[in-house]
Amino acid sequence: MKIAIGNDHAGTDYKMSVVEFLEEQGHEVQNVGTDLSDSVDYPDFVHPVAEAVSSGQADFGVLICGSGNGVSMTANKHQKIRAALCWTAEIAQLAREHNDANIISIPARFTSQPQAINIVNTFLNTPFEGGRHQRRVDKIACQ
Ligand SMILES: O=C(CO)[C@H](O)[C@H](O)[C@H](O)COP(=O)(O)O
Repeated sequence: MKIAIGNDHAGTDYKMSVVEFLEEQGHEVQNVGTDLSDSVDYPDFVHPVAEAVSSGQADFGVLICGSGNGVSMTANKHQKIRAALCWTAEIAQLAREHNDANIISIPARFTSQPQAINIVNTFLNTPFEGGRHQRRVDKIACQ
């Protein structure tokens, strides 16, 4: 799959580990940065990921910052985006099964790197259940 990934300075180290894992798994990764530890503004690295997923250029997005909140809030401003803040693998599983989330937001300052990789892996390998959940997802979008 094609995965777009972005992060702010609080998530750089985690991003590097996640990119390495994803490429080992055979995914095509679009890394929009930041790759540095210098302080940056997270929206600058969220919009390109959300645009890639919204346009269909990427299948899923991964966003990493300190709390996961800012990147999630920013991504969800985009059409067709359902970004889920996930700090455990179970929450990531439910975000896919019940919400058909297409972007996952990881709180780097509240998870370990192995946890973050497991959370992302669970997210990418869990299908949407559809059924009653599709009816609810269809109601999320407001004009
Ligand atoms: O969600 C966030 C912003 O709402 C993230 O936690 C940022 O990584 C965090 O705010 C960065 O904080 P810093 O003190 O500038 O490192």
